[in-house]
Amino acid sequence: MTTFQYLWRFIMYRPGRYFINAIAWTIIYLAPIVPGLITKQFFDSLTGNSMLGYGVWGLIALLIAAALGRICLIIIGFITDVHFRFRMGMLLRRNLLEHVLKQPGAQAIPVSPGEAISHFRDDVDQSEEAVSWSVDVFGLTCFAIVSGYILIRIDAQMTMLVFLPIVLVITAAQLATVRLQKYRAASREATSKVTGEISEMFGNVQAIQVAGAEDRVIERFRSFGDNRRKAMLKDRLMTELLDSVFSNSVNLGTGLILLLAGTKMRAGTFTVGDFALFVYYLTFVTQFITNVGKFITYFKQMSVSLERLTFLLQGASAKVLTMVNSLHLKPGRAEKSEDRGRKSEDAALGDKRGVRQGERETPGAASGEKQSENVKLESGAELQRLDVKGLSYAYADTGRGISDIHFSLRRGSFTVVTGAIGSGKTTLVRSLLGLLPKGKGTIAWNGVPVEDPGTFFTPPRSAYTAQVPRLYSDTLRNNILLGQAEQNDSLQQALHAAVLEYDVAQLPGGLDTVIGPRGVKLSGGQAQRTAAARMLVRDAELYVFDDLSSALDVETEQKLWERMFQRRSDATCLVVSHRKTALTRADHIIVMKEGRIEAEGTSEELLQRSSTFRELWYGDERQSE
Ligand SMILES: Nc1ncnc2c1ncn2[C@@H]1O[C@H](COP(=O)(O)OP(=O)(O)OP(=O)(O)O)[C@@H](O)[C@H]1O
Repeated sequence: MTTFQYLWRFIMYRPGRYFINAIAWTIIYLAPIVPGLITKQFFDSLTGNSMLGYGVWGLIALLIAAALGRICLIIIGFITDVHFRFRMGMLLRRNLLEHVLKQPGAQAIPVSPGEAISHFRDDVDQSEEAVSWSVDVFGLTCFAIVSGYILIRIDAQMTMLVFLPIVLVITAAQLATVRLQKYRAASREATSKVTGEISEMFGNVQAIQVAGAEDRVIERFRSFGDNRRKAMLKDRLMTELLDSVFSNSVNLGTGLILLLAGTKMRAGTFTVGDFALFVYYLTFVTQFITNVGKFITYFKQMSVSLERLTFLLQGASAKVLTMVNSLHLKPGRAEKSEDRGRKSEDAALGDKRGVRQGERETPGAASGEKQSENVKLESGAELQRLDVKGLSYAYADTGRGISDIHFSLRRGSFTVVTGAIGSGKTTLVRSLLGLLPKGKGTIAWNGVPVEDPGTFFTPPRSAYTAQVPRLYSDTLRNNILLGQAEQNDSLQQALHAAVLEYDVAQLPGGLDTVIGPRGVKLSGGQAQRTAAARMLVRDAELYVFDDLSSALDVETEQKLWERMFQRRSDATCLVVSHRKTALTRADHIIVMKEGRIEAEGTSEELLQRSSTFRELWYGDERQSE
C-alpha cells in the first residue's frame, strides 16, 4: 500500500467527519481575506482613496467583528479536528491490537513489548498528524487561490514575488525528503530500541542482580541512548533546516515587496492600502508555505510509520491497519459495524484463512459482550477422537521444531508427550493448538478437518496451561476467571481440582488478594496451579498441560490428576511431562527425540523398547530419591 492510499483509506473511514473538518478549516483559513480587504480600505480611507463609506471607526468595528468571528471559527475547528484525529488514532490502535490478539499466541509480536509500545504510541501519532494536516493544506490552498486572485488584480508582478518562495520551498522540501526519511527512520528505530531495552531491564531486574550485571546492562543501555542521541540530532537538524528554508524564503519575499512597493507608490500605481493588503496577506502566505512544507515532511514521516506498523503485522496486508471497524463509542452500533469490519477484513486478507471455524461454530462468540459469558459446546461436538497427521513446524530462525508427527487421542484418554530437553514437546502442543503459525499437516476433530486451530482450540473445546504461566496484576479471582462469569460453585471446584484451596485460605484477602507485579507474589507452584485453575474453570473437552511438574511436588501432582478425573472422568488430556506420576497414569506415551516421534506405547512397552524412555524414567527415579 502506498502512503497516499494509506492516507486516503483514513479519510474514507469517516468521510463525513473529514469533510466537516475540511470545511471548518477552509473557512478558518479563508477568513483572513476579509480583514485584509478591510485593512486595505482603512489605509485607503486615511489617504482618501477608499471607495467604501464606513469611516475609520466603522472599519475598526468591522475588523474587531472579523477577529471575533475567526476566534469562534477556530474553536469550532479545534472541536472538529480533535474528533477526527481521535478517531483516526483509535482506529489504528484498535486494528493493530485486534490483529496482534489474533496472531498465533506464541509469536504475536515480532519485536519486544517495549518496541511494540513505541510503534503503538509514536507511529500512530505520526499517521494521525499527517492526515490531520492534509485538511490544513487544503484550506490554505483555497486561501492562496483566492488571495492570489485578489493580489493579481491589484499587481501581478508583486504577486509573483509573494508566491515565488512557495516554489522554492516545495522544491527544497522535495530535495530533502529522501534524507529526512532516512534520518527519521533511524531515529524511530533508535527510540524503539531504547524503549525495548527499558522494558527488558524492568522485566529482568532479578536476573540482572543475581548475575551482578548491573554495570554491563547500564553500559549497554548507554550505548543505545548514545545511538538515539546521534540519530535524533540528525533528524532534528534536518527538520529545523527545512523549517528555516521555509521561513527565510518568505523573508526574502517581504524584502522584495518592500523594495518594489516604494518605487510603485512613488509612481502612483500602488496605494498605501494595496501595500497594507500585500503585507497582511503575506503573513498568511507565510503560514501557507510553512504548513505545506510541514505537510510534505509529515507525509514522508507517515510513510516511515506505515512501514514500521506493517512490520508489526508480520506479513498481513497493510489494509488491516485502516480496516473499517467500530470504535465502540456508541454501544448500540458496536455489533453491526463489527460485522462490517470483519467482512472487510476477510476481503482484505483475500479470505486466506477461510471462514474461521471458531466463529462459524459458536455464532456471536466474537462479540466483546458475549465473550465474557460462558460459551457452551454445541451438541454433537463433544470430542470423540482427535487425529493429528504429518504435523510439522520449523522455527524460521533456527530451522528446528517438529517434523511429521502422527497421533490420535480418544475421548477420556490420558496421553503424555515426553522426551529430553529441546526434543520438541512444547512445539508439538503449540502447533496443535495454533499458538504457532500454521505449518504442515492436518488435524481432525471427530474426523472433521480443523482449518484454523488458533480459533478452534479454545474453550469449551480445549483449554491449555502453558509451561510458564502469565499472571496479571489483579485479584486471584480475576486471574482465574479472566472475565468469564462465575457460575454456582465453578470457581471453588476449579480451585479444588487445581489443589489450590489451601493456598487461597492462606492469602490475606483470599480470592480477592491482588497478585502479580503489584500484589502478592505467588510461588512458582502456586502460579502454575493458578494457571491450571484458570484452565479447569473453563469446562473443556480437551485439556492440554505443558509440563506442570516443574513447579509441583509429586504428591500435589498426584492429587491434581486424581481430582481432575473425579470431576471429569470423560475429559481427554494431553500432557507434556517426564514425571512418573503422569507416565504411570498414561494410556499412551509419545516419546519425542530431535523433533520427531521416536517411540510410542504404554510405560511397560516403552521400558522394553525405548532407551530414551528408560533414561527419562530412571532419571526421574534418581531425582525423586
Ligand atoms: N522461539 C523459538 N525460535 C527458534 N527455535 C526455537 C524456539 N523455541 C524452541 N526452539 C527450538 O525448537 C526445538 C524444540 O523446542 P521445544 O521448546 O519444543 O522443546 P521442548 O522439548 O519443549 O523443551 P523443554 O523440555 O526444555 O521445554 C529446540 O531445538 C529449540 O531450540
